[in-house]
Amino acid sequence: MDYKKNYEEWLQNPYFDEATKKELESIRENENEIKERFYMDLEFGTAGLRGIIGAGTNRMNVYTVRKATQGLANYICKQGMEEKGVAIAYDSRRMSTEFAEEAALCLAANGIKAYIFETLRPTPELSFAVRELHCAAGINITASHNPPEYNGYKVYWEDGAQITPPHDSGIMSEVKAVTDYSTVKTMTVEQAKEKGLYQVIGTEIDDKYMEELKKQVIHWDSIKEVGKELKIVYTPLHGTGNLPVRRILKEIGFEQVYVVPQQELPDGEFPTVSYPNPEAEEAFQLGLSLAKEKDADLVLATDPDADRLGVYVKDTRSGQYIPLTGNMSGCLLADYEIGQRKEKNGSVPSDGALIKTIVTSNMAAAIAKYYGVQLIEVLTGFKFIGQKILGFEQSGKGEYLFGFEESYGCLIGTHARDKDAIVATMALCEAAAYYKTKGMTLWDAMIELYERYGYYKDGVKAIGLSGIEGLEKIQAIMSTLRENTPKEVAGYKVLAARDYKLDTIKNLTTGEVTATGLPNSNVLYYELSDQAWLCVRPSGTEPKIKFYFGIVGESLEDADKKAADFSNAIQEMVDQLM
Ligand SMILES: O=P([O-])(O)O[C@H]1O[C@H](COP(=O)(O)O)[C@@H](O)[C@H](O)[C@H]1O
Ligand SMILES: [Mg+2]
Repeated sequence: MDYKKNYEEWLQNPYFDEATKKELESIRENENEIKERFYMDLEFGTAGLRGIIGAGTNRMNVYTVRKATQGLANYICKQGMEEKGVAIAYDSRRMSTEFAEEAALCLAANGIKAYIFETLRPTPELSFAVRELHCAAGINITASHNPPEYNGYKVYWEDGAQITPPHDSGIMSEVKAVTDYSTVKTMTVEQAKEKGLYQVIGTEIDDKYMEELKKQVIHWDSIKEVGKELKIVYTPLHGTGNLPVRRILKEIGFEQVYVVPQQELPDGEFPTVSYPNPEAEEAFQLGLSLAKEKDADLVLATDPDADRLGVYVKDTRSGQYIPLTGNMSGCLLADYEIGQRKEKNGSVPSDGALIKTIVTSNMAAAIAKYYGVQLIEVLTGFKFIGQKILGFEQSGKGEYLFGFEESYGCLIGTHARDKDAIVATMALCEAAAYYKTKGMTLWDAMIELYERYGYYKDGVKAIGLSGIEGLEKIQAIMSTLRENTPKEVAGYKVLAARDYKLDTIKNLTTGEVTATGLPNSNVLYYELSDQAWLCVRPSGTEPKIKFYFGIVGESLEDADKKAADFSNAIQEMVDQLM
């Protein structure tokens, strides 16, 4: 794209407003900034559009939001689904309400009814609402846990999952086809309301969503027994989790829930953290100090759109709070959900499935084997787990038991088709109550998992590389690795190298090449000796390259050491590649 030409076009075209033009005038002398903003259109990644807020084609602003919505509207109309409407939610970020309103008005102007939440709601509730309201699609204005300068646009299809093939490419090409911003349709709220194409969704969906969550409780008895005693510290990190998390915990019987006061209210500036991500240690600082004050059993944090849940658990022996990675909490919940359902019903469905992404812990495979259920692996992105649930429904074969990702995302039940931190909070507190009745903490339960399944330790190192330069660097690293398969990684022998882009798995001992069985994606994966592995891929939501790895130790200490050594080796590898 000719970035200079685009820049001038935005300045000259009467369609763009004065504030936009003023912002663009202010960067006239900054060639690089003009390039960053106009060298491309914002593109769909792992979870829809995500970008920095500002004027430009490669930025999140009312124009790019309208363009995306016009493309979506065109696609819906071509599918003949315009009668079904679209559900819209938004989080606490800068511009979230404005973008949601713009999306609603664009849909309405295209004759598609917009159901828009009255105030902010979590991602999983939007996913639930799409199916509940029988919509054609859904939109959530959120950039999840990204820093405050970002916003984003998650798109859902009628099954309540984020878009996957064929709808994703179909929608993307419709969005691309909107080349003239001024052809995008819109109308006023009054006009839209008058035509019956703008409906505000209130608490009725909240109530139904809460009822669905409660159906997932297995051990009401345990909550009844110890729910009053369990002390839970919770932070919504200034996002959408506050009300639904408090409500579900209260309604099922947990009475001692302490919300971190400084982080309770929605605030798109996220003033107490630089990065509102439960994966970051910083996100737990205030929660941990409140936990010490209250002597809490658990410290929980949800990300701003409340689809990720981070956890610290108290180890009563050492008195320390121990962080659980997304892999650990995911395995704890997978084992609890499948194990306790089996206990309760006497068996698990023979076609039951535990689903994880390729970068998620292999402990999941051991859990699936133990319970005699199938393990399904998908590419990164919870949308691919959602896609499997739809597949089970359509084929009548297979039953969803549990799905999770390493990045703190899981789903219990099928009420939503995206990761759900509200139901995860509920289930984790329930599991804590259950283990408490057995005289155990969640950490004790985790130790039991290690003893039963093996000492799996997994980690991820994400290297931030922003802007055009960063993107080029990321591509160069991927090419270098693609062209030079390492023989050894972190002292482990490379047994096989998978290239998901080329759809190949090469056995390095025999030279045999087989297919991956998954759609093409820019991902490299090394199967290593001693059950270790390394996977490298560019993030599809942030300007980062991610190195995921896993090892299996002989004991917890051994696993910790092996994981630390592996992490150091990755750092050396990164230093060499840079
Ligand atoms: O950001 P969220 O919470 O919406 O989460 C999104 O991004 C995560 C990281 O993706 P990537 O590694 O490509 O950045 C994905 O695992 C997740 O499925 C997706 O919904
Ligand atoms: Mg999120």
